[in-house]
Amino acid sequence: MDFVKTIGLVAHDNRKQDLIEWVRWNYKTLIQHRLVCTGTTGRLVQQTIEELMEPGDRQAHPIVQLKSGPLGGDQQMGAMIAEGKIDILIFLWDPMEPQPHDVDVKALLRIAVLYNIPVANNRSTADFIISSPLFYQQYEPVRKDYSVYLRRSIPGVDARGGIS
Ligand SMILES: O=C(CO)COP(=O)(O)O
Repeated sequence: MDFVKTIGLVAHDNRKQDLIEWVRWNYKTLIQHRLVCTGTTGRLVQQTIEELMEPGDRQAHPIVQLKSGPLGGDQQMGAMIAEGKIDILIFLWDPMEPQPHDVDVKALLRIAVLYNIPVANNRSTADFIISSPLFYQQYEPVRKDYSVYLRRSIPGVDARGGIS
């Protein structure tokens, strides 16, 4: 990942206040990076940044707003991670309430681990990530080699990939 990071921001309704406070606290840093958010989170993050903008501040990149989480936004975020388009994920999910799209939440968390991107699920981890020296330099997460998995034998499929 480059000096300018692409940061995914997502929060469930009971955690949106937490995320917005974190954005307020870190807004001078965040406006220098690319932000990709699920729908409602993105709208609130955009409003917060607009409120805080002072003369001379410049938002380097427009915020990308995906669909709302339950309407496919978590899946869009996961797809972007799989495509290498998200460097860091801040996802404040609600540990106290089930969500209608719990399977999508689980899929997003899984794909973030699979691609070994830094993930924060609470504010203190988000604080650690944004204050890490690694945040301010180029960094390439080590990706596991899945070639053995891709070459696995499948019943009914021959070694050259033909269906027998
Ligand atoms: O549901 C979410 C994450 O699972 C967040 O979606 P919104 O940002 O659209 O509220």
